[in-house]
Parts: sequence; C-alpha cells; structure tokens
Amino acid sequence: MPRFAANLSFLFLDRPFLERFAAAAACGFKAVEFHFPYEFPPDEVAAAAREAGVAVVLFNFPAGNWAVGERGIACLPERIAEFREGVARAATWAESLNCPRVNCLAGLRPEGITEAVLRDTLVDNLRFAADALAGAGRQVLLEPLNSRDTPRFFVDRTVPALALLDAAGRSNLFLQYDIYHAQVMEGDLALTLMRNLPWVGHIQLADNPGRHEPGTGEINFPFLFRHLDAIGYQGWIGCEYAPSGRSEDSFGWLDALMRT
Ligand SMILES: O=C(O)[C@@H](O)C(=O)CO
Ligand SMILES: [Mg+2]
Repeated sequence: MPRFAANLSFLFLDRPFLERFAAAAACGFKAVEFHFPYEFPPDEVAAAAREAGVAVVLFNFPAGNWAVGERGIACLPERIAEFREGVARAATWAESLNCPRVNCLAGLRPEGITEAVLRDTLVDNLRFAADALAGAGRQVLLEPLNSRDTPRFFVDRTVPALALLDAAGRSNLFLQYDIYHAQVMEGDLALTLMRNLPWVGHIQLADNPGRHEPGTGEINFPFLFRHLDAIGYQGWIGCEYAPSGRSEDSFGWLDALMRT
C-alpha cells in the first residue's frame, strides 16, 4: 500500500496555510508536502507540523516570481546566484522541518538562449544543490511539468529529465514523477515507472483531465497503486490535485483503497 501525503498548496485552501497541517491530520494523513514555505518562519512551520503530528516530506526550492508566471530559475544563466541563494534558504527550512527532499523546478525556456546553455546551467545547478544538501542526507528532485499547462517549461518529459540527472552525476539526485504531468505529456505510466524506479524519489498524483482527485478522469489509479506495490516503490505519493469539491470530501478514492 503506497503512503500518501497531502499537498497543502492544493488542498484545504479554505484556511490559512499554517492551519492546513491539522486539517490534513484530521483527514488521516501522516505526512504533508507543499510548494513554498518561505513566507513563514521555519520554526512556525515546524511547530504546525509537530502539533498536527505530520511529517513534511517535500517542498520546492525558491522558484522565482511565481505571481508573474515564473516557474523556476534553475536553467537560467543570469539567475545562477539567485538559485544558489535559494538553495541555502531551502536547506534552512529543510533542517527545521526535517524534510528529506527538495524539488527543483527548471524554469521557462527564454528567447535568445541556446538549449545547450540552458541545459548546462541546469545541470550545474542540480549538481550544486545536490552537494549542498548531501551533508544532511537530503535528496534533490527534478520534476518535469507538462508544457500544455506550463508552455515553454524546460523539462516536460521523463527521458530528458533522466538524462539531466545522469549528467549531473550525484547519488542524491532523483526524479519527481508527477503522474498528472506524465499522463498529459507521454502516458505509458506503469512501464515508465517500472523501467525507471531507481530514479524515482517522489511521486505526485492528480487525475486527467482536470487535475482533480483520482476517479474523476481517465487514469486507472487502483491499478497504478497495485503496480507501484508490485514493483517495490517505497516512497511517498503527494496528493497534488485541485479537489472537485471540498477537500475533506475528495478522499473517497483513498477510503476505498484502504478498504481493499
Ligand atoms: O506539479 C506541480 O505543479 C508542482 O509539483 C510544482 O511544484 C510546480 O507547481
Ligand atoms: Mg507536481
């Protein structure tokens, strides 16, 4: 049976961020993940998780100005210093939260910079981040995002992401496999997961179309969960979906899974 974490950047949005930890615990979650904790002091975020009795299993490195459409800066040569300052910030929060992994978002492909420069910048930044977090035993993840929802995103498929991770050459670098993005871009979910399991550091889920909870779209999640057990996936699965109604009412798929 996979282990599921509530994504607090998608779920329980009807309450302030620091109250979402308790909301997730009240729905039975033992772990949470989120995009960016940086607007809150690390000790306040840690206290919210501790008081709710949930582990923090993932968050993202700072990813530029999200409000204006930036989706990561790791491939941008003119933002290397900013990315690396962000790695240090993330390391501080990861220490306070005892979080074992941090996700890197590559960024949007700008005009006028060659693929080779973007690629080399990202590989160097991945290597830097991995080295920065290795001492604490933490993983750095690279997540492909689908380029239908995020046009020009630099890493939108599994195979190129794995090539970048391999080029960076660090044992604490892993793939963040988001089932929703993978379904949009390439499908073939079960075989891709089986063939690349050693690279998979974290999984996230949402159904397609709509990015809602399992059971609202085309993906056969009961089969996928059995498949993940069969191939020996031991990590977490982040519930990173926009609930079709209230968050609390969106876990019927999980209740059904627990009854099998
Ligand atoms: O899939 C996503 O959108 C998230 O995992 C993320 O971190 C970027 O928004
Ligand atoms: Mg994701």
